[in-house]
Amino acid sequence: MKTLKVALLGCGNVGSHVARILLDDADELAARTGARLELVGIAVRSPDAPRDVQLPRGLFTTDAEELVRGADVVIELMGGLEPAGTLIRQAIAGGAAVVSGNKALLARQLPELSALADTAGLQLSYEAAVAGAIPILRLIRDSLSGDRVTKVMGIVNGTTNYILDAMDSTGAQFADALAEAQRLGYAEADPTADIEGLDAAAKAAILATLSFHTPFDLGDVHCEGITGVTAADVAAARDAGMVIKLLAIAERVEGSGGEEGICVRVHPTLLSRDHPLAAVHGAFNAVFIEAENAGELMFYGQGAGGRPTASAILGDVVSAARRVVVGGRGRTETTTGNVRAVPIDDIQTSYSIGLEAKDETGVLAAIARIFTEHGVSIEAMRQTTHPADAGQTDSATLRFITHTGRESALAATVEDVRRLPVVREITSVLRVEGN
Ligand SMILES: NC(=O)c1ccc[n+]([C@@H]2O[C@H](COP(=O)([O-])OP(=O)(O)OC[C@H]3O[C@@H](n4cnc5c(N)ncnc54)[C@H](O)[C@@H]3O)[C@@H](O)[C@H]2O)c1
Ligand SMILES: N[C@@H](CCO)C(=O)O
Ligand code: NA
Repeated sequence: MKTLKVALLGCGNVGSHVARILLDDADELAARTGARLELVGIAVRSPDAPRDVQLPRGLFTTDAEELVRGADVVIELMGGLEPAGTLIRQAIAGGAAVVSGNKALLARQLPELSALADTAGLQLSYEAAVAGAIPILRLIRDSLSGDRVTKVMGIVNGTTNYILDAMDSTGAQFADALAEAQRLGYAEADPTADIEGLDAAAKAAILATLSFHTPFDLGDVHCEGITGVTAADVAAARDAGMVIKLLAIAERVEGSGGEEGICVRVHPTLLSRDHPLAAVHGAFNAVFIEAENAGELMFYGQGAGGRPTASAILGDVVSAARRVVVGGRGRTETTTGNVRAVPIDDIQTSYSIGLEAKDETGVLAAIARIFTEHGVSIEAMRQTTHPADAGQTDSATLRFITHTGRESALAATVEDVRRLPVVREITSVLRVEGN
């Protein structure tokens, strides 16, 4: 049986499990691949660093470039833009198939790296980069290649779902829930990428690129994270029978000139507790897809963590290695759709607006007038009145849910309501999906 040389770059949360599986399941992987997958080395910063997974010391090296030379398959699990990007280019130049989970890099350089791999006839695979263990990219690229996707909507960041779920179910504090997500290996090396929505935005760009056959990068994604979501927002959502989730959404929309485009966005979103995505707890991910002929599809599974992510990596490794065994070119990406990215201002959505106002005659009328001026229709309104604090008149907490309207009109409504002298503070503005 043929032997293929596999080089692993990085041995952290994911890489350590990939190495363990390559070593422990070598015979089974060989049977499935038709070749033995020999782990020839693991590039790390510190070979002697303590690791949860015990691996032979002799496999470790600090010379990643040397390791890449001569490899048949290179698995990049270092993360970050550099040296990961350069090493992937060197791997392709050296004739290796590449498997990576590095969404931060791919969301910026996917078209260029795909073109390099295509030109060389090599496979570049990155199933682990989006929704961890869920085989979502394979599904979009292969199973839906004869259909037309109209919308993709999902929970694609485990860390933020873990935090929002803990705040909702146990009343946990944001910082404590984040620390636990880091301890469990869900968070990025710098968790800012998770909580500011950038990790989900990178995944949204990759999902949009494959779903709409057009290159989208991070700069095309409207991105809001969860750092502004307060315990009060979570409690108010709960009172209203709703839940807050960080959603990544890419959909076909009509642009301001009437032409079709794609809006890609990530933001905290209010969902009814009856919505299937509301039942996605902990670090789990789920992705909804709407396609013209298939209709609605939904996929659920572990989106983060070393072992689940390693499963997606190994799937890509076996698939790439099989192609090396049977021969033939790597898969070519189709990026021929050529639809443009449209700004979030052009989407149709609905808002939930929370505010504190004076509790006096005419307040509601003044607010309703502004909604009318912008052509925004109110679907529901709820008022809670608080007794006067020392030195303050009575105040009222108001929460409006609008009917669907154009984002630009909804945002302008919020700004004009904010300027009303009777409005003390806009406490939250959240988009609502699926109502
Ligand atoms: N952890 C997850 O749940 C998860 C899920 C999907 C995708 N990913 C992606 O997989 C990749 C790895 O994630 P992780 O959680 O295992 O990260 P990690 O920080 O735990 O591990 C990174 C490893 O790379 C090594 N490394 C980094 N820079 C290096 C350099 N310059 N030279 C040599 N070694 C270097 C580190 O020593 C470490 O062993 C990232 O791109 C991440 O976004 C992670
Ligand atoms: N930090 C990412 C890892 C999986 O890509 C998350 O929390 O989802
Ligand atoms: Na995946």
